[in-house]
Amino acid sequence: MRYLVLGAGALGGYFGSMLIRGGADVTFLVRPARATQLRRDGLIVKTQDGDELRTQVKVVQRGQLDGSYDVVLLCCKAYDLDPAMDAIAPAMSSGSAIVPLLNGVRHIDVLKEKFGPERVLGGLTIINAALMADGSIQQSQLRINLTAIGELDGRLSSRCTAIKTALEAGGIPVQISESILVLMWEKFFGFTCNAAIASLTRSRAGAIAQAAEGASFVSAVIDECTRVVTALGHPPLPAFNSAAQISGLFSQASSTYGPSMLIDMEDGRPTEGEHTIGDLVERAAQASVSAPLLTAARCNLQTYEINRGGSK
Ligand SMILES: NC(=O)C1=CN([C@@H]2O[C@H](COP(=O)(O)OP(=O)(O)OC[C@H]3O[C@@H](n4cnc5c(N)ncnc54)[C@H](OP(=O)(O)O)[C@@H]3O)[C@@H](O)[C@H]2O)C=CC1
Ligand SMILES: CC(C)(CO)C(=O)C(=O)O
Repeated sequence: MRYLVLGAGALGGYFGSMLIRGGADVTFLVRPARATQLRRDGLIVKTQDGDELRTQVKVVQRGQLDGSYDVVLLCCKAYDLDPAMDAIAPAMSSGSAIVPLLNGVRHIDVLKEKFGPERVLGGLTIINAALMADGSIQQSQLRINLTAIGELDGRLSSRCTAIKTALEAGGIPVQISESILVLMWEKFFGFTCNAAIASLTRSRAGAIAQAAEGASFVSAVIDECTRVVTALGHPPLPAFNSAAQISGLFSQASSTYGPSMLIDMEDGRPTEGEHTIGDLVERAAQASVSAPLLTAARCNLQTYEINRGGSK
């Protein structure tokens, strides 16, 4: 199978590198600066086990695609989704499958509309990696490594099995889920809680744990998000115990944990606020469910974008 990875950032670089390690045929579709860097330095991935992989990779830029690909791993941030879809369009044949690994859920409808539902799989991952200033990809020590893919209609398919086999050959364990959208909503719930807590306080977990009102604020955000997703028909699954895990994350005084939304703000980058918290606020409004804390978090992210000038 031919794999095209859109974006050689944290997620694309990590997944692409592991696919290559497992023997897959992988090409990266990247923008000019990243293409230059990859051709010069190779793709460098530092894993949480202390391994450093340096791989010479095949790189193409928009407009240079050499035909269609069987699988497109979509690994851009949500605010880059529209140009990313335009860039991968020439790679799509009737048999191509897109595996999006973005946080949130809104992109699934956008991709189905653009490419047709039969070409879109569901997907999620928790690997916690970051693209460093020198172009290398560093996986953090947060050892919650979980990746799941699945057909949106829940059927078991040979293409999901083939993708799982290819990723596992490179060392990424993959679950094939018959209810991938349920899992995506579970992750969306956790992501939104973490992002709202950390972005409203502009703080890492340790400072929130030390604040006198920290625990009650964390609990209020979790309660509101639980109420909203439940009203929308996607209640948190008891088996995941997400609420307790989120409380635990923000209860350790020495923790340096911060979700990607906070780290993007600390670094002055754009955020995925509208795609995630904004999306949940809009869905809550459509269902007439009140969401004051999420609305405050959304407003906070919107003013952050205004203050940073709105450029990338
Ligand atoms: N990092 C993580 O551990 C996890 C991330 N996620 C989600 O995965 C998604 C990707 O995150 P992450 O990998 O961290 O983000 P990064 O910013 O590290 O990487 C995104 C990459 O996409 C590239 N890109 C964007 N648009 C295009 C385009 N049109 N053509 C080519 N390349 C493009 C960017 O290129 P350029 O360098 O040119 O800007 C960038 O390198 C997000 O939705 C995130 O929330 C989910 C789970 C875990
Ligand atoms: C690690 C996790 C699940 C929650 O923080 C995440 O996806 C993120 O921060 O982007």
